[in-house]
Amino acid sequence: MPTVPHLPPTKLPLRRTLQQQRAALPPSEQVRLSRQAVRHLKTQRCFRNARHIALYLPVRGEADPRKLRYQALPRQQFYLPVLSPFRDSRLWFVRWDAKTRFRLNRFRIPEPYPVYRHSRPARWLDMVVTPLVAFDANGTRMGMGGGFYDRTFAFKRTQRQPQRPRLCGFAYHFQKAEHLCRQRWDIPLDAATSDAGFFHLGTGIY
Ligand SMILES: Nc1nc2c(c(=O)[nH]1)N(C=O)[C@@H](CNc1ccc(C(=O)N[C@@H](CCC(=O)O)C(=O)O)cc1)CN2
Ligand SMILES: Nc1ncnc2c1ncn2[C@@H]1O[C@H](COP(=O)(O)OP(=O)(O)OP(=O)(O)O)[C@@H](O)[C@H]1O
Repeated sequence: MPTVPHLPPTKLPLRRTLQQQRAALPPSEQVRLSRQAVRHLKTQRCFRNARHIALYLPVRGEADPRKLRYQALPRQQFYLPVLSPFRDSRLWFVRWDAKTRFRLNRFRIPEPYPVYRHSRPARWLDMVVTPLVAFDANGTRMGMGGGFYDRTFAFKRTQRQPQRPRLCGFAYHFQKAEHLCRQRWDIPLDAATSDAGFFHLGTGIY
């Protein structure tokens, strides 16, 4: 499928178009393309070296990173985002293992019960595999429009290299845009994985 050729004048049409395109993918294509993206990411050194890794549970046709957990290395631990109960549009990250119990959040996305002793501060994760609607080669990320990932990882702005956690977008390759306008609150991705491969973005050192 072709990449997005031009950025429309505002973010909204591009967000809606790509969300619709994503949701319209036949389930067999979602599975096939997601499996390819998983294959590209799991062989990367930055992924194999990561111990504490956040994934997400896909909704409405999002690329599916769940197989990364089922094919994990023995020392790797996985986490899922949970909307902060303080309604401050930030994410908490809660351990995801065989015992995790789920509930639906206000966006109807399943999330683990926020058990405090199973949660890990965002800055102590090694890698965060992020959902996205569009991304570009500079690492600019467009999400669902809640600003959750940008607020949660705003601390990365003041870090020196090497940065932790690595933010790695996970998507279908048709979600790669030519150029997205970066807004002042946007926290760039360090990398992205799609069915077409793994891409180092920005200036991250791997
Ligand atoms: N699978 C998944 N989990 C995720 C995210 C995500 O993008 N995908 N998030 C990424 O941040 C967070 C949740 N953020 C979200 C923000 C907006 C909408 C959403 O559906 N927005 C509606 C309109 C919102 C409304 O109902 O008022 C829309 O886009 O139509 C969903 C999730 C945490 N978990
Ligand atoms: N660090 C921040 N502090 C305050 N407001 C922020 C911050 N980051 C983002 N926002 C606000 O969040 C809103 C949504 O931002 P944006 O459209 O970039 O979200 P998104 O990255 O697409 O969403 P998500 O991360 O939830 O998938 C913007 O109106 C922005 O003002």
